[in-house]
Amino acid sequence: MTSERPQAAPAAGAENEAAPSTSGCGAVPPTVILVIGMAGSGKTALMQRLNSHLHMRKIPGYILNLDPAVLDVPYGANIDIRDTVNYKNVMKEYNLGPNGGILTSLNLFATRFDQVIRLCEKERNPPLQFIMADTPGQIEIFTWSASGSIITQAFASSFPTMIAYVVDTPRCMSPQTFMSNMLQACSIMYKGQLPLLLVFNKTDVTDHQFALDWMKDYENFNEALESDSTYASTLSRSLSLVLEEFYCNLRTVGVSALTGLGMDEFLEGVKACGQDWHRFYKPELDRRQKAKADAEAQRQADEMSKLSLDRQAETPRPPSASKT
Ligand SMILES: Nc1nc2c(ncn2[C@@H]2O[C@H](COP(=O)(O)OP(=O)(O)OP(=O)(O)O)[C@@H](O)[C@H]2O)c(=O)[nH]1
Repeated sequence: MTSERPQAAPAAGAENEAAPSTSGCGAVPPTVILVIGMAGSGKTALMQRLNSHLHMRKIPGYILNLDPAVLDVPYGANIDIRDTVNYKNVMKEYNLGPNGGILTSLNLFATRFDQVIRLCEKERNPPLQFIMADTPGQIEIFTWSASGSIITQAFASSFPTMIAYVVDTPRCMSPQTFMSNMLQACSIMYKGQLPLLLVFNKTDVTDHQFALDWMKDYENFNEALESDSTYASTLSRSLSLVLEEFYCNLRTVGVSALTGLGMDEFLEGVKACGQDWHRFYKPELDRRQKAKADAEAQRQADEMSKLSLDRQAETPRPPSASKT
């Protein structure tokens, strides 16, 4: 049984007290933020910062930890996968390594995700505005697994849902690392079929303007690659052209999970992605669900007509007039 913890309280050092969370009625559904990013990009730190930022602004939020292997969750998660599945026991029981353990734990949790959705849908006063989910650092375990898809689709069919793809900005100063991150973000957006906000984190160390310039102007990125004549660099140049279309429709924001810089802009970006979900993604989702329901209705009708033909074939015919 998936259990709920009390309303998340900000971790030590957070700015203000918690917003109340008693039962009530909410008309506007909360926006789900799936926080995804490479290991060490600052997902957990961002969740912690968001938690304290929402408490400071008295904005009701709800937090999920979907990383079964994390040792310490510095924010107060309302739902924690570790309360349902013990990752170390899963490793022992199924004789798995660390990644297999995380994947199997997530699979086990996904089978009960309807309970999580019901807890998120519970009416509260004031109503929730945001639901935030922290995902495993091994990015592909969430983005390319069946359980990751089940969880994403469960959210996306119940709430406006978006992906916050967290990037380690200082590490992206290397054009090759930048390109790897952009490809990852692009593939996640197309796989998830959801609006994506590119979150340049750690801007207290490095301002993300250089990355915006690279995205805006191909020549700029080309210049950064000039000193590199390897095959990977030639490939990065070509990919940069291919990604132009992706860049121009992409929402971006620069933040620092450490200092809290850019948090209001982050929430603005999340809201804009929520509107994109209503405008572009929800109609497509409805279309896919209708196509699935129509296909199922057609399958049942075909089965019924096959059954009735079989019955007709089996029904004994009245004896025909006796032959002479
Ligand atoms: N300077 C600076 N450091 C940060 C910021 N955000 C995170 N860090 C540091 O980056 C490191 C990784 O942060 P985490 O939040 O653990 O990153 P993560 O993506 O959750 O890592 P995994 O759980 O391994 O996937 C930690 O040492 C953080 O203190 C930031 O905005 N500025």
